[in-house]
Amino acid sequence: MGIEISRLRRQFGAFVALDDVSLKIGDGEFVAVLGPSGSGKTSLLRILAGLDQPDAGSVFRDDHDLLALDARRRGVGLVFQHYALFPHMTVAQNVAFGLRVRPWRLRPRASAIKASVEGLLRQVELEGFADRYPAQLSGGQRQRVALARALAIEPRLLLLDEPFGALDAQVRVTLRGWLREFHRSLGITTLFVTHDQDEALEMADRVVVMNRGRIDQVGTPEQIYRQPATPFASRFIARGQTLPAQVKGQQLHLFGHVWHIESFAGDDAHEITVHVRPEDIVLAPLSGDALKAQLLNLRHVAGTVRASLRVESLDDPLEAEWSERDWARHGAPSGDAIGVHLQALTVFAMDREGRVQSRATVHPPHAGFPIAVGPWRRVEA
Ligand SMILES: Nc1ncnc2c1ncn2[C@@H]1O[C@H](COP(=O)(O)OP(=O)(O)OP(=O)(O)O)[C@@H](O)[C@H]1O
Repeated sequence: MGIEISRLRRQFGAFVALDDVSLKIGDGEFVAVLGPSGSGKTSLLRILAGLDQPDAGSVFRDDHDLLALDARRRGVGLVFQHYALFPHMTVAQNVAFGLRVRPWRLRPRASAIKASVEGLLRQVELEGFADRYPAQLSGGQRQRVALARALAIEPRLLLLDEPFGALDAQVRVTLRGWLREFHRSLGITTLFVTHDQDEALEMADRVVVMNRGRIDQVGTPEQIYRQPATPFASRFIARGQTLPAQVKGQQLHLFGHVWHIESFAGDDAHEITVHVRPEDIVLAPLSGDALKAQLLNLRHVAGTVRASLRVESLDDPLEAEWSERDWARHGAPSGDAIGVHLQALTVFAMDREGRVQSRATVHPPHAGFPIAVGPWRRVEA
């Protein structure tokens, strides 16, 4: 049971905003839809909310056709980044709105509406704010009122479109934890749209990665981070960076060395892409087996050290990330040459249409780079 989205397509003129999108959402699940601007996230939400209709495809909830229902009868609560509160209404009036506009037969009594609003304001921790107007609230408080307003109709599905998008970084982080706890206690099926990787990975049970109207990958935050299914997912989620590698048969050519890769189906590939993540570029003594890099730009950010590295034969610098502890142990002043090892690489083989045919995450058999030519241990495919 839950929501089953099948083969949704939405086109605006010649532009395809949603292309064959299929997704199952379990009851009570918290799913984040993550993708860059224009990837189709809002288009998907609008269709689920009943604000738009797809050109093709279906959405079923517990075997009922959701698309056949009028927006007001879908039991959907909406919170948008710019879904402003009614400025001329108090907080209590805003929260009560969804109940007050119900047809009279379905409308609760005034006393029940009052009790419900009080309960909701308690839940979103805004007791005592009932008589204020939106202009008298902070951005974070306004979004909590918007959430209370969405919850007032007791939705079966909560759709949140960048709800914290307009808030400053610190408030965002606080509200993330708060919303997660809130979801845990209420268990409402929730779809949360964001273009912020941290937000999606930190909050969601599962993450849907969208790219140009298509779903590239669906998985737990850990799965998507560890095993990105496409070069896009790797770049967007795991900050994967392209290395100038080539694969011929079972041999991978990288930085002037030739490596053997086992069981990688890249023979017929139109294109091979090899990625490395910043944290897989580890510091090493500047000796024979390390890759030599020039330190261009060093930043200390919240307990981590980030650096741009100039590596011979690469046009763009590589971004690396270490802990302060590792940096203190191995560090060198900016401008110096340092040694690094590449601990893990993800190799993608693509066909002519850009579809991934084969993927492997490979680790050199020991930390050293480059190592003696030999088989790399393939840990997953
Ligand atoms: N009514 C419309 N008419 C024409 N094009 C549209 C319409 N609505 C959306 N689009 C286009 O469809 C694409 C997807 O838009 P959508 O709003 O779903 O993206 P998004 O992933 O939510 O982006 P953002 O993070 O910027 O909100 C965009 O290129 C957008 O310009």
